[in-house]
Formats: sequence, structure tokens, C-alpha cells
Amino acid sequence: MSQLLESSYGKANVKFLKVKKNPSNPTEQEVLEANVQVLLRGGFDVSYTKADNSPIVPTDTVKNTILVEAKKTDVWPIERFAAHLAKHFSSKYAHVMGVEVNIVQAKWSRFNVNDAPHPHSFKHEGPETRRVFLDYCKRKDKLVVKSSIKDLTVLKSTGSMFYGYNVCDYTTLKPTKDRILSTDVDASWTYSSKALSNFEDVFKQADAGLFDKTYENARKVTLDLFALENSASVQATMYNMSHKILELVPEVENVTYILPNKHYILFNFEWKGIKDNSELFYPSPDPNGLIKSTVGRKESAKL
Ligand SMILES: O=c1[nH]c(=O)c2[nH]c(=O)[nH]c2[nH]1
Repeated sequence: MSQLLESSYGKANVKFLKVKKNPSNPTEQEVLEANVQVLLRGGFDVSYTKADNSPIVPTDTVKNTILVEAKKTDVWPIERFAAHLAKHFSSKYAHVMGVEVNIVQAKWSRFNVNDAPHPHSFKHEGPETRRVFLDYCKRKDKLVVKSSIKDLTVLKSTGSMFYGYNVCDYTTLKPTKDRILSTDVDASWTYSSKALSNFEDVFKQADAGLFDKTYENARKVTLDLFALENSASVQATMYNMSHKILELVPEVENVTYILPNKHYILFNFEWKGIKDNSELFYPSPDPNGLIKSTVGRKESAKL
């Protein structure tokens, strides 16, 4: 009568902070704080359909594995650790046919003391995170690696326009050549399967610095274009950002932005006899615009 169509299980919110000490100067350190989720797929159907627990690798074991492997192996960058975990679970258990790993890295930045970066003191940079989603399918031997920046909140007080849009009998919005633009950036980029065709490619590229370089490029492009462009719309600006990232990093196959348009609305003082209506805004918590796009390469330009 019924059949199991899809299933996966594992542990979520497995958190750790790892310290890396410079061997020649042990008080010079780096930290990585992570929130890890690992989900397993494969020969687990009987645990759902027949109450047979025998194939289940307990989620508690998944949690222990994440923490033991975080201690034993290099977790920098998070893409390397995601690949390490997926390789571990898919090779250790014959019946694990797929692994999905999500890692969220908190943003701890070294701060200056006496005009120099302190060797082991860090400032938490708010809700902004660096993330990786990795999915491995054993049957197809297919690896997907998608990295992202999330919750990078930005605002510009001028240099943003929105006019020339469709006007109909439902339109009340006034066109503007000067507005506030603010968003919580969610930018993600998927690496091409040619660049990362297996786990060894991920480990090699991690050593070569591809993941850190791409993250730095994506963050810089996002901030630079946000600030420098006289934005025609959220749509046009996010396309330009995506285009620039694709231009800078040949190993990236496509770039996705998900941007809320966090409206700040001019308060109308005309009723008070105040003519200059250009400085005082109120944040409109909802509704907000929500604009999404994925930009890829034209067939002829693929790596
Ligand atoms: O950049 C924008 N894109 C829109 O699609 C839109 N719609 C809207 O009301 N304001 C804006 N701004």
C-alpha cells in the first residue's frame, strides 16, 4: 500500500572549536568553530519499513565520528573536512550509498593590539558564516561541492536606483534614482565536476588554496560591487557579482545569490511642513523583496 520513497538520517548541530598552533611559535594560533551535519543514505530501508535496526549506524556514532575525525585530521578549509567525512562514511560502511555533509563556520577574525594582529585573540564578526554543502553519491561516484557566504549584512545609503519597471493599475511604488539598498547576502558557488571529480581532487585543491581563494574572491566581489556600482536593481547587481566570480574562478560552474531587499522607507514629513524629505527612513521589517538567481557559463565557455 505504501512505500518508502526517500530517506536519510544522521546528526545535526555537532559543534566544535579546533585550535591550530604554529609549531615553531605555539602561542600563534588559528581557530575554527564549526557546526556540522552529516546525513547518510543507502541500505536503511528495513529500519523504516520493518523496524529492523540492524543496518543503522547510530546517530550517536555519527556524532562521535565527526568529533574524533575533527581531532585527527586537518579541518582547514571546511571543504577538505566535508570531503574527509563523506569519504570516511562511504568507505567504512558498505551499505552507505550516499552522504550529505553541511558545515557552517563561524567568523572569528584576529584583531589588532598595539597596531598588530594579536596572535591568539579573535573577534566574532556577528552572524556572517562561511558554509559548505557536499553531497556524495556512491552509485554514480558523483561529488557535488557548493560553498557559500551567508548572513553578510550590508547597506548603502545612496548609489542605488529603481525605475523603469512595469507599471499597471496595481502599482503604487514611485520610481527612484536614490534609495537605500540593504540585504543579508547569501552567495553560493558550485564547483565544476571536472575540477572536483573525486575526493582526492578536493584534498589537492584544498592544499592548493582553491577554496580559500574562491571564498575571498566571492566576498570581495560582493562587497566591492555592492559599494562601487550605481545599482539599477538588486537583480542587475547580483548578476554582475555572479559574472565577476565566474570570470575570476574558472573552477566554479555556477553562482547563486539569494538576496532579501530590506526596505528602508522615507518618512513623509510634508504634513509637518518640512520640505527636505531625504534623510529620515524607517526600516520596514516586512514584507521584504526576495530576489534569487543562478548564473552559469555558456556551453562554449565551460571548463
Ligand atoms: O531592486 C529591486 N528589484 C525589484 O524587483 C523591486 N521591486 C520593488 O518593489 N523594489 C525593487 N527593487
